[in-house]
Amino acid sequence: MNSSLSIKLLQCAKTFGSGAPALEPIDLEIHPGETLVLLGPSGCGKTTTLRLIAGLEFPDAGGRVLFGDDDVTDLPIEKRGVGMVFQNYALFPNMTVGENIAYGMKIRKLPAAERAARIDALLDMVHLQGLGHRRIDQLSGGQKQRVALARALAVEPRVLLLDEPLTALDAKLRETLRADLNQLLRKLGITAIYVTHDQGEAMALGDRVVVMERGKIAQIGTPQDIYYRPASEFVADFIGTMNRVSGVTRVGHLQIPAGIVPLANVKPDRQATAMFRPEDVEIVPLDTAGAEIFGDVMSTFFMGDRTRLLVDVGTEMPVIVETRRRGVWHAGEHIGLRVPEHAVMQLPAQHFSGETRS
Ligand SMILES: Nc1ncnc2c1ncn2[C@@H]1O[C@H](COP(=O)(O)OP(=O)(O)OP(=O)(O)O)[C@@H](O)[C@H]1O
Repeated sequence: MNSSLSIKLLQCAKTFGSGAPALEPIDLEIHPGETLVLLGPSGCGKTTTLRLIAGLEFPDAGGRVLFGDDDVTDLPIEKRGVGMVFQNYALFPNMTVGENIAYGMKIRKLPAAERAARIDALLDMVHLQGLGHRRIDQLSGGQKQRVALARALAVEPRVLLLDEPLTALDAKLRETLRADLNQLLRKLGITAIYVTHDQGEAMALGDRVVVMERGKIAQIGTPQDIYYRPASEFVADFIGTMNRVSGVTRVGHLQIPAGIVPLANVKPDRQATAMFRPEDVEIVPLDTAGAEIFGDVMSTFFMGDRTRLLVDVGTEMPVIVETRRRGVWHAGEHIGLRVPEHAVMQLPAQHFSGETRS
């Protein structure tokens, strides 16, 4: 595989027709060999960003796209050396698996022997050994996506672009393919950009994740950064489930109607909101000193590997608790909770609407 490439978008905006810009001017650097995931709700500009990198769209005047030191802003897709994988496979249905994979190599006039050798290696790589002669319509969805991946890699692209490649597959298959893809991307060390609206996929595959919101970058960071240190309410809400409880600050904690939540470095006697993840809330016996919040179970959902509880703690919204303990809890039961200090977040004040005042 080619040595890895860095990609830069400099002040890249995109406006379609006379409407509002689909993408505000963004700066984005993708490091050589990393998998960067573009994540966000429908219409936030993920695909547009990917298409700007591919050369399927061109930025508004002033925007520039760099591949390494090369300015590729005006180059069309076929001159950029990119491989693409789409949600709907985009395979040639009347050709065999092998012919599909060979297509780009044929256009590049690679000798037949080399093509055949490379097809075999690629089929191995995507775990489709021996299926080179199958017709596309004789394949499952997962197998089709493996062919699409092999076809994209066949021409040894400098960068791999993937647009929701797993979205059309059922949950189980998606997980298998996600694991294989993860392994493959690490092994190849190719620079890859991956678009998805699925946060689980983003977390699992991305070295870094870009969360997008209405044509802008809301946050860039490692999956851990995004999950544990969301930069805004939007990011906190989009990734996973977040509890919010409001109350009055005391030294070292937040006083809420049914107890306290640890909150370091706050000035006392102010209204504030603390946030924490459901899986960080501990259920503790009522009769020990450990309980810091007291609440009434409103409902429980057994989810197999964990149980989710909605607990009324006297705040506007119930607290959501997720536990892997094997207990059984009942609606109406009075329970004790505790949130460890390290799990409690406060958003940076400038991003925070409403609750925090100084
Ligand atoms: N060719 C086009 N002409 C006009 N508007 C477009 C075009 N392509 C995208 N848009 C608009 O630009 C905005 C961003 O679209 P984009 O496809 O990048 O979003 P997305 O985040 O990939 O969404 P999705 O997950 O639904 O694919 C949307 O409002 C969309 O309607």
